[in-house]
Amino acid sequence: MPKFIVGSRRSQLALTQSKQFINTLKQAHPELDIEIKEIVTKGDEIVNVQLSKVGGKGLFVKEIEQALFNKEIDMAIHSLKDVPSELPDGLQISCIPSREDRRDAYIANDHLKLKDLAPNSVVGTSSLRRGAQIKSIRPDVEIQWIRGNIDTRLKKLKNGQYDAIILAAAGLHRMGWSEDVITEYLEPELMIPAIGQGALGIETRVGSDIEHYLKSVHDDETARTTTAERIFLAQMDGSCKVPIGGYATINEQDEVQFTGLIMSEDGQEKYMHTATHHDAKEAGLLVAKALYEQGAKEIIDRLNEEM
Ligand SMILES: NCc1[nH]cc(CCC(=O)O)c1CC(=O)O
Repeated sequence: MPKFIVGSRRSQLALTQSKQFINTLKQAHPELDIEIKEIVTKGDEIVNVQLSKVGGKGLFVKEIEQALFNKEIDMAIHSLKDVPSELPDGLQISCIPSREDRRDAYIANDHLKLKDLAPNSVVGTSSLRRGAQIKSIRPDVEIQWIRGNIDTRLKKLKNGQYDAIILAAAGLHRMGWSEDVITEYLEPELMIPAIGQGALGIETRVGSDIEHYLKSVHDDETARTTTAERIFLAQMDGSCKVPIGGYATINEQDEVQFTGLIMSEDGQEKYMHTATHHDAKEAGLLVAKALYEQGAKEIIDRLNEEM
């Protein structure tokens, strides 16, 4: 029996999505023997500081990539949005399975809609992207950072530390939370999701035997849309200090339609552009170019200097 070891972060969400992915892979290849090895990353250890202030790329992946290099594991299952746009030599994303819901989910006490929140209400998020977009929709509410796993965040909401929080719908769905916990799904017209949100990325050593088995669970549409999103991220920044989002879909002509967004932290300045191209990379590059021409680089430089 071919045997492979999978590396996963130890968080509930990471382990749950790793197990779900392995089940899918085993449906296609029942002959596989797969074991999970839990790996603690720097991002898991730092729980009391705002991640955007820690800086550095790949806080949730570095230790896992080291385990790939050391051959302690054969593949790593990541949330694609935690994976830096550029990978170290010798490693690659060899499979992108089909994407879960990529929208952000807004959850409020008493199910108060975003437009109905009282002024000065406290919205919890540790994402600069979510914070900036909320401030541009509701400049009168306060953003406070929040950390912890999904259950912890929901508990902090329930006990009144926050009036509302925002989480990735994908995480809630994967963890089996019912729809009724969500007050509103924030459509991309209102809130551009994170690059790669809702998608997984399976990272392997280049040339690994596992690649052959991963082909059956690869999803071309998700691969194309996340390619546009990640090229855009690579062009613009990727430092985690800039509110950045991106949203690609495949249109009826089988082209990639991509919208990229850069904002100032206070939500006052906004650079957004949409481009369409049959080649996913081109779609991402076109938007990056347009945002540079609009002047988005100024925000990026300013935010990177500040910290
Ligand atoms: N930043 C942490 C992270 N990485 C992936 C997800 C959710 C699942 C996904 O986007 O695939 C989350 C939690 C969240 O943003 O609420």
